[in-house]
Amino acid sequence: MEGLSISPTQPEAKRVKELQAECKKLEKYQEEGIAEDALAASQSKVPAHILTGFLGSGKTTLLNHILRETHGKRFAVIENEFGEIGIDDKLIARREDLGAEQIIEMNNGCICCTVRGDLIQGLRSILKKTALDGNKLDGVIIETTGLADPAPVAQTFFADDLIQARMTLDGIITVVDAKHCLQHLREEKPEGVENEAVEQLAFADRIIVNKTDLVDAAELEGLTYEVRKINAVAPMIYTQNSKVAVDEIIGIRGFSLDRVLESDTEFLKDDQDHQHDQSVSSVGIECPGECDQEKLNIWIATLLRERGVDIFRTKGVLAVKGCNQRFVFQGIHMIFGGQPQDDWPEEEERVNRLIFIGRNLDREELQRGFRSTLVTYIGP
Ligand SMILES: Nc1nc2c(ncn2[C@@H]2O[C@H](COP(=O)(O)OP(=O)(O)OP(=O)(O)O)[C@@H](O)[C@H]2O)c(=O)[nH]1
Repeated sequence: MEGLSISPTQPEAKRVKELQAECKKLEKYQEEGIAEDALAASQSKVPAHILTGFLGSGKTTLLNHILRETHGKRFAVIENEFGEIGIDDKLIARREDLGAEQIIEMNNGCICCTVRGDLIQGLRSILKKTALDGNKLDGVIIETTGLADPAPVAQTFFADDLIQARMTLDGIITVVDAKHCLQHLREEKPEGVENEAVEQLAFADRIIVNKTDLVDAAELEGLTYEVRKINAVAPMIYTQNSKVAVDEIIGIRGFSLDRVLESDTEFLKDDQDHQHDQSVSSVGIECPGECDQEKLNIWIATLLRERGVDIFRTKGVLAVKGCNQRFVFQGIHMIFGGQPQDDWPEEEERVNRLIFIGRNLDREELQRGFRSTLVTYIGP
């Protein structure tokens, strides 16, 4: 009788290695506080959706649209805002009014670079919380800043063991402001600095051309032509107020690592040098008191008429005299408007929060100008 071989066959050895690796992973997750049975219950990967697009293009509008249209689904949201003061958390639909399950705000930098570690921690904590509370999460939506390069954000899903094991990047959805997109695509950037608007389009799995109400057919055609030069494959959807059928952007399995690697062989390298355009900065104003609506209108209209080329984005939540609601102000270059939103909570002090993002911003001038609209100025 032939002697029995005790060495495993090649496929067996491979399987043993896989099982060992899986055991190691489980041990690691256990160390991190994730119970094994809870992990087993959440075997299917959580889809992640990256919403990107230049400042003011309509990302938050899209996020709110998704949250409202998919009422009943459980989404966690990671919100990353550029600027000294966060405003968007006040503008996102909260759970009680059909909104998100968990909202994590990251306002100390851009998740594509300075707070990328926070993004990883944020995703990990969402996974842990979901595994521990035993409820299925339908997805994670990440809204990037308008100045983000989406590539490093996407790379996060391949750079961390736990995230890679438990999440899948469903797609990068890029929102385009039909009125202002071309001017940002054409901007000359300093040496070594990427044009974010171009990158956001290049990496898109879906392109939402929003604000079609602000342009005519010829402008739209010209824009489509330019967009197609940067990204020839992603389906383009034309919208107003980011109203898109949600199944065209969620659950699309649009992200293909192979396709990205074909055009960007460095994509998975962790040491990629990423630089923001340092000439673009933000000025935040935060001060108590109430504004006079007429003075506010005159000041902002004059400011944006004269400086709106350089002031890319303005947004604020303001306390207007005689108005019990928070007054939400939005500006994109020279187009601006405002309206009362929800009531100021009684226990909350009425503090005006306003943010400007753009080039050559004069902090003193902006602060002085805003203070001149206050009925009574309380503060420094
Ligand atoms: N005219 C017009 N305005 C729109 C449309 N979609 C959104 N807006 C407005 O544009 C402004 C900016 O929209 P947001 O959704 O906040 O844009 P965003 O991309 O999240 O902005 P940032 O986070 O600052 O980059 C808001 O006042 C919206 O109401 C549209 O289709 N047409």
